[in-house]
Amino acid sequence: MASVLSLASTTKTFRIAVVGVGLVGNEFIKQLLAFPAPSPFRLVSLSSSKATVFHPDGLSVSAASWKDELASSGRKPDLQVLLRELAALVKPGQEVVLVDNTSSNDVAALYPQFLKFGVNVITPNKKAFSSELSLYESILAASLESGAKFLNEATVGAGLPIISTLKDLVATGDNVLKIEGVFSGTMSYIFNEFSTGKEGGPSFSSVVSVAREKGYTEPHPADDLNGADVARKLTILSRFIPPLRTALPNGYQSVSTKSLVPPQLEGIESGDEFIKRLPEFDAQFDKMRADAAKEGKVLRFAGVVDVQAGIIKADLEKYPVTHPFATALGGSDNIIMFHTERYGARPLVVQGAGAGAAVTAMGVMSDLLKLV
Ligand SMILES: NC(=O)C1=CN([C@@H]2O[C@H](COP(=O)(O)OP(=O)(O)OC[C@H]3O[C@@H](n4cnc5c(N)ncnc54)[C@H](OP(=O)(O)O)[C@@H]3O)[C@@H](O)[C@H]2O)C=CC1
Ligand SMILES: N[C@@H](CC=O)C(=O)O
Ligand code: NA
Repeated sequence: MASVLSLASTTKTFRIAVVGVGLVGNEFIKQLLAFPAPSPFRLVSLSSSKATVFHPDGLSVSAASWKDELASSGRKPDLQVLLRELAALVKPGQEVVLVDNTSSNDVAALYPQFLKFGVNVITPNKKAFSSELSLYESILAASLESGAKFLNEATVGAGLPIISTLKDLVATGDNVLKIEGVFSGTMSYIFNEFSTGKEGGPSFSSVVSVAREKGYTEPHPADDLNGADVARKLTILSRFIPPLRTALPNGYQSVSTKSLVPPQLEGIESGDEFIKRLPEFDAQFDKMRADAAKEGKVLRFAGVVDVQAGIIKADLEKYPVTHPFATALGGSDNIIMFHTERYGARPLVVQGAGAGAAVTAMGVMSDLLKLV
């Protein structure tokens, strides 16, 4: 394996702190610990929302033992303490990396601090890059000041090469005209199952429940159904496109977004309660499906960043049953089309699973390898 051979020749070590050990975090740790020897990686810290462990030289844990080690630690997580511990490890020949596998705003708000102290940040967490422009600008400035990097491939399309493709297009001088596609694994799964061009089919609430069981949804499924997850992804992409870098001062909240959350369910804090109440609204989704089917169409939740028209929006649309969004997608597939000057009439297309623990952790792990 070429990549492993070239890593074997690196003289640097990479000290890694993982914050968030849920679905993606758990899978990331598995992939990290399975990395072939001689591994340049040392896992120095693990944190859940309840406990943390840290050892500057690397934890003595295996794939089978890390959960017990964390559970029995007795030490409460503290992000400021972690910041100081990691900053102290930054030295020549030794890179330090924070891997944030949470969806926490609190962790995201500290990226500028970590970066300022030379700690690289790798994450699938969309919050920091899709909220207020001021936070994003602080991240850019801190990274520039210290040279520490932030890599966020898994924030859009999970492991699919969406951000790296966009960065390469922009860096090589292509003009991005429009990006459009299905950006949500959850929404893709829901509508691939729910709306097939026929009037009947499974209930909306039942397919949402399955999407959650499969690990596609955000910790709270309303964050997918209200369109915010797609709006966040469109914000992240827009900020990599020079003419749109500052176009969304309030981040995802500045994106025109269609919410599928029934008003009566807005503000329900528990994801379980939300899922329990969703069947009350199945009839209205049945009607939307039947209306589309009568026109020979399917429902798909799509996103668009139209650079020329200045339109950034996330909406539920109807597509003919012959459209690629109807015929080419299955499971949690994302499909993202880059229309650029160089690609002319035939867009550059990336397609594949856009959610799920294994493919998301792969996106995080591949960012780590890019850093190496
Ligand atoms: N699942 C997917 O397909 C994809 C997920 N992502 C992103 O990956 C991230 C993780 O998603 P996922 O693993 O599915 O979510 P989970 O809810 O399974 O895991 C998130 C974990 O973060 C922990 N956590 C929250 N706040 C803190 C904190 N301050 N310190 C330490 N741990 C904390 C939570 O702990 P506790 O449960 O104790 O609160 C939870 O275990 C999210 O940002 C999501 O948007 C991106 C692409 C795809
Ligand atoms: N909930 C998200 C997970 C990946 O970002 C999705 O469904 O796409
Ligand atoms: Na990606």
